[in-house]
Amino acid sequence: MSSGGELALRQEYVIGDEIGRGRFGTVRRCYAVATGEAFAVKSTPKAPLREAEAADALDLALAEQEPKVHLVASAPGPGASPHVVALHAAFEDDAAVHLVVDLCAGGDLLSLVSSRGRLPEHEAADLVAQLASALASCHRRGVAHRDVKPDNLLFDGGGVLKLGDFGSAGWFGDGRPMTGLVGTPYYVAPEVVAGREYGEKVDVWSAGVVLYMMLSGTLPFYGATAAEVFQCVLRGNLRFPPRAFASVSPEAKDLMRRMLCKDVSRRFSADQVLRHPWIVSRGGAAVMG
Ligand SMILES: Nc1ncnc2c1ncn2[C@@H]1O[C@H](COP(=O)(O)OP(=O)(O)OP(=O)(O)O)[C@@H](O)[C@H]1O
Repeated sequence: MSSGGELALRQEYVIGDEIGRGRFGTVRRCYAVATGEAFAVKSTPKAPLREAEAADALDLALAEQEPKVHLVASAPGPGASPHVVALHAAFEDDAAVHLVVDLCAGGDLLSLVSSRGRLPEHEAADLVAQLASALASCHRRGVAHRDVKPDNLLFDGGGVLKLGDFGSAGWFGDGRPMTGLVGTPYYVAPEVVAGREYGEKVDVWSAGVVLYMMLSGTLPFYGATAAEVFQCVLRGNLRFPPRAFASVSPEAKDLMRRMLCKDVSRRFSADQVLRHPWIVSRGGAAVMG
């Protein structure tokens, strides 16, 4: 990572329009001075994180480790996935962290499902295959994303899905479990809510919620407040109401049951998701020609 923050960033990149804003930072379009190639730069100022209450000490720690985790998750080489947003450069000083990443000009999955209501099975299966490829690659490298949700699933200009935002990611491996309530209520796995130690399969649970949401336009674990959502997640009672699921195939439901399985030892890994018949046949698309 380069030191020198914004100044060093501006020596190598021309900064363009703001694309969006997150909880802590802004995302802007940028162009490499050397090649003219377009990227996105996510800038997170550290001051608000430092000034915040002790509860946000975790946020500062996560923001500071984001570049390293993201670099490992997206590095080229054996087992790399084209479905992880690549980190091209990082600049950091006392004031801020700037991450130069793949530009995803095609919007995010949340906007796609919001505008279409629900997706046909072949499309949902294709998107879950891309997401599982990203997760399998991260998990092989000892990185759990911990905040898989439709807002963090972006599309590049060619419609390829990319997993972005490693701002909540954590290391696991060597028998080292993770702890801490990290993630987003509707998508978070029950073992995280329960306050137990957990592993990388929390991402598969969240991907299962994403799949349920793509096929039905509804959420499997819902409540009016975060506390109610957590209760619902802890019960982990998975239902497929006929109104939303009448036309969804048994194979798709089978995969959701295996991803949204409370028993972590029986829950599928990302690699197992990739081998499930519904994914292999891309929701039956291959069978139907
Ligand atoms: N690589 C990218 N290319 C294009 N747009 C992006 C890229 N990364 C993020 N965005 C957009 O910028 C906005 C902010 O993203 P960002 O990841 O900072 O925050 P967030 O996920 O909304 O919230 P959080 O603060 O919880 O991480 C979102 O609208 C997102 O779609």
